[in-house]
Amino acid sequence: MHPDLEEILFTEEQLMKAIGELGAQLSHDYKDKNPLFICVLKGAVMFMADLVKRVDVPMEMDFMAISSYGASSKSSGVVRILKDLDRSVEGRDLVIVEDIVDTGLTLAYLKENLLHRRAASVKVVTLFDKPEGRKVEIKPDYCCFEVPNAFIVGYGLDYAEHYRNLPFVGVLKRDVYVE
Ligand SMILES: O=P(O)(O)OC[C@H]1O[C@H](OP(=O)(O)OP(=O)(O)O)[C@H](O)[C@@H]1O
Ligand SMILES: Nc1nc2[nH]cnc2c(=O)[nH]1
Repeated sequence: MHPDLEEILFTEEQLMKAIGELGAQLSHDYKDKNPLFICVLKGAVMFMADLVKRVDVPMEMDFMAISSYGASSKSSGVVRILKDLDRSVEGRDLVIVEDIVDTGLTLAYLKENLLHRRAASVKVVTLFDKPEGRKVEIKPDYCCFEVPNAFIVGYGLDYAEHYRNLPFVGVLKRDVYVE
């Protein structure tokens, strides 16, 4: 285990099992729809890569990078698009792929933004949901794991850009970060 971690919450095996089940569910739900999977960089990059390999219906991928202002571990809700999608989403069935929903502010902004572009449908897939952190009422359509109100890192999730490369997910020790 990494010395900066309090505990490991999910091993690589647990993550892969849940992602496999989600891939099967999405393959069923999006049969004949040619969905566009939108990865929200950077945190969701590992999840996106493993998930799409387990989706066995025709689909496409695109990527968005957004940042909420503020350098701390808390989302501010003021969102800025750093990299936009390559193509129009008008009439498309969209699947937003997120690593974590906490306050819900990022997702609320993103959903609204994509619906404005006249997508046919917008659903949200998240690896982790932290319902206790919610500031706006928003519920992911698909979620692998609910997590407690602690700061987690690994498998794409960072603190100050570190720990994204860990193949498992754990709780960061309180003395390692500032809120
Ligand atoms: O529900 P919220 O409180 O808005 O938080 C969730 C967002 O925070 C994280 O992104 P972050 O801004 O840390 O960027 P990153 O994905 O590049 O790490 C995460 O990837 C979500 O997009
Ligand atoms: N890395 C990381 N980013 C987050 N963004 C919102 N909550 C979290 C969390 O627990 N960990």
